[in-house]
Amino acid sequence: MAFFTKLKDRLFKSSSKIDEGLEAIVSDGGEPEAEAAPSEAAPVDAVMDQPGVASDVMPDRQEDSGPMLAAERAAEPDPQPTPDPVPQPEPDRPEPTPVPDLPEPDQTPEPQEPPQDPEPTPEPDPIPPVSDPEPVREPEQVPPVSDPGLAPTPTEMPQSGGLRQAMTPVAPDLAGEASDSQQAKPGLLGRLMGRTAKPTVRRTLDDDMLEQLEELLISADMGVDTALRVTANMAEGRFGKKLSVSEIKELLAAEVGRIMEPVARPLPIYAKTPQVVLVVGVNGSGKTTTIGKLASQFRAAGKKVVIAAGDTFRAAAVEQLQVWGDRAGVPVLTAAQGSDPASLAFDAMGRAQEEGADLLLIDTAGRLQNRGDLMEELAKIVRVIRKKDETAPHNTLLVLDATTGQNAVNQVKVFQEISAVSGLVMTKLDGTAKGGVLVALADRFGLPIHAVGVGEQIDDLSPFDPQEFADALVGVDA
Ligand SMILES: Nc1nc2c(ncn2[C@@H]2O[C@H](COP(=O)(O)OP(=O)(O)OP(=O)(O)O)[C@@H](O)[C@H]2O)c(=O)[nH]1
Repeated sequence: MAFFTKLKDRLFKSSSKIDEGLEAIVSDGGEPEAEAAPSEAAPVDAVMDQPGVASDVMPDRQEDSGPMLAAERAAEPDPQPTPDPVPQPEPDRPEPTPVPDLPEPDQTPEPQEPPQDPEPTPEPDPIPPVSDPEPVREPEQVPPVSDPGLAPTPTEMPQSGGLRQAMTPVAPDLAGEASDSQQAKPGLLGRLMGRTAKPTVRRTLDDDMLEQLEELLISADMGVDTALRVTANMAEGRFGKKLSVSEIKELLAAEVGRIMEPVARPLPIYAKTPQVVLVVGVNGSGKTTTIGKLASQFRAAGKKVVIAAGDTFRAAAVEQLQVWGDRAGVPVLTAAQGSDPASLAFDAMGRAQEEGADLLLIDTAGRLQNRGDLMEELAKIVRVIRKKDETAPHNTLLVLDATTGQNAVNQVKVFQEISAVSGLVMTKLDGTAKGGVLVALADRFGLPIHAVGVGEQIDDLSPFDPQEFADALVGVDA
């Protein structure tokens, strides 16, 4: 299954939250409008051109928000002063496979009236639920993602069953309708063939609606500042206009994609070897798993990798890393529990140099409870590896668990204080992950997101595709 199909599938809980929220917001105060076309969604641009809708009625709060914010963002200092990683050649990045034509909720025809309703009253149809040396070739970082176990089962496609259920009992009505020329309601066949106008619920974008949208995005973990910025940009030029759920989704996905686009950057690979990658993050965030996945992918791409199990504090962490090293076919250097991780890092650096390794991945402890100790430990690791290569570490990857929601924001702040974080890996973007926090992180820190973890298997790590992520988060059909 293509990665982002998987992500979309796994972000379902998160996106359905936004889906449901938008549906409720638009229903609350929205009105059904008959449309000539059977499809619900009008292009967003069309909304802008609706006659009789003033485009200059934005309240003060909306003025200049978009351009100004964009300029502010552009003026923000680069979070990674040195070295500027050389972007990887794009051709080596695997193209995300298009989402297959699964019956998406919004694409499935609406059920018709149940048969129990002998009175074909003219009610409207139900509202649809809606600085370094030259770069070297980038390795094949992502092996094909193929986990048949993750494929949606037919039971995950309730809309199909719903359609069948709706159509079967509707049949007896056919005779009734044909014989009743008094019916104001259009005939069944006409409705089935989509010739009849289907009401689309639209709501006028006003302060109340904006506030509800802000609250929805905050509840989806985007954080207050980002939620306000996103809704302000969405509303720019559209205040007072009527919007449907589909139109709002498109606007939201576009805005999220715009924020995420600059941070979607693969891990830079340098010509100078060994490239030292220091991996930091709180316990349980997924450091060990991510190191195993990275090692496996780099090795599969023909790179020679060495791992240093630098979390000497926990024996279990070392054992776990050895298991991942075995899976990836990569040597793991360990030291006795409680020994100095800097000493291990120094030895590992020596071995990586002697063996001509391309990459040295160094695991570290994540005990944030004692920030001073951790800061000193990380500083010492950096000091000693610089005795062998003064440009090391070349990357400091912060691994964040996306399920921690807004807590991830605090973790970035703390780790930026105690180490020179150069990029992020977001793990656990599956299950109950609240992907909205990625938007907050990108908006606030601008750190590159090098990869995302979407499962516990060795292949469940992929490059970050901003627009596909935005669509998956918001629930826009591919
Ligand atoms: N669902 C899911 N689980 C993940 C992902 N990445 C890691 N995990 C799980 O998260 C748990 C913690 O992962 P670890 O790799 O041990 O985290 P750590 O940061 O090394 O934690 P310590 O070893 O305690 O320092 C494990 O059960 C992993 O299987 C992911 O992308 N998705």
